[in-house]
Amino acid sequence: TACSSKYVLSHMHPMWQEPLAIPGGDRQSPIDIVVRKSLFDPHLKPLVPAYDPQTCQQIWNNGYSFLVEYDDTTDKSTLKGGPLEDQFRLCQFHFHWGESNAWGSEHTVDRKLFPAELHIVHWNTEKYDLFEEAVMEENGLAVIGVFLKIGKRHEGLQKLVDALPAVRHKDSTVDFERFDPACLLPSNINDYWTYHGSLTTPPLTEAVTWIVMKQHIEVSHDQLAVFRSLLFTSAEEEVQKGMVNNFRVQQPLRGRPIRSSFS
Ligand SMILES: Cc1cc(=S)c(O)co1
Ligand SMILES: [Zn+2]
Repeated sequence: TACSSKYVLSHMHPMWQEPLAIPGGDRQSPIDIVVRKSLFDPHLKPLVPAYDPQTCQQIWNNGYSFLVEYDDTTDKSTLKGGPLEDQFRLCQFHFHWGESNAWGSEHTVDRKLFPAELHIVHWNTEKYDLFEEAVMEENGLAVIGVFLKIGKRHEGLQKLVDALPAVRHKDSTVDFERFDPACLLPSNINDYWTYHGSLTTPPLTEAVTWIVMKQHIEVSHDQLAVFRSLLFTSAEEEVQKGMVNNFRVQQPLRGRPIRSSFS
């Protein structure tokens, strides 16, 4: 699918070297969300995710994370509302996680780290024709971030966990159907923080309206352990490297406002 276009994600490799300077560079992600500095915005609307599970296509290990990819050639799975002016189309979701439960998330809340973070990626189909275009433009992408905590087993996630051994190595894909990303959203999606930032992986373009959920979801220790059984390396490489700590270091806020949808 367009959103998994190899050019955007293909040159990523584990622990990629951070470029020295990013063009602009004052709207980078991830960041620490300082709650008392966020500003309640009463004009923020409820978020309206409308996903059709039939658009689910495959899982791809791209050597940095695993992406669950959706057919984004129609408007069957969309996101609108919240801070968004336009309608966005679902293209993929993926996670970032640590080697231990003590860290792994990209964003933090008052410096609190979570063991993992879900990113659901959408692109602006009112302004752009292709994901590749949107990823280079200021209001091109909308990413929902959801923190994961270790607790009870997440029944909806298990279908995905069971498919992961099939994509153990970099560049492997496996068909994956009828998965509704809405099952990974917390029960309350009306409470979120939103700010303008970037992709947290190359090309690190400052194209993202971030929507970070206040409420986390719970997954079991064993479910997260399967994430850690994936590999950064392809089957051909002699030295296999475990896919862990695939998060970016935090970036300066540079005076950006962080709005909250709740007071
Ligand atoms: C498009 C995209 C967004 C994020 S946040 C990521 O990690 C990879 O690709
Ligand atoms: Zn991400």
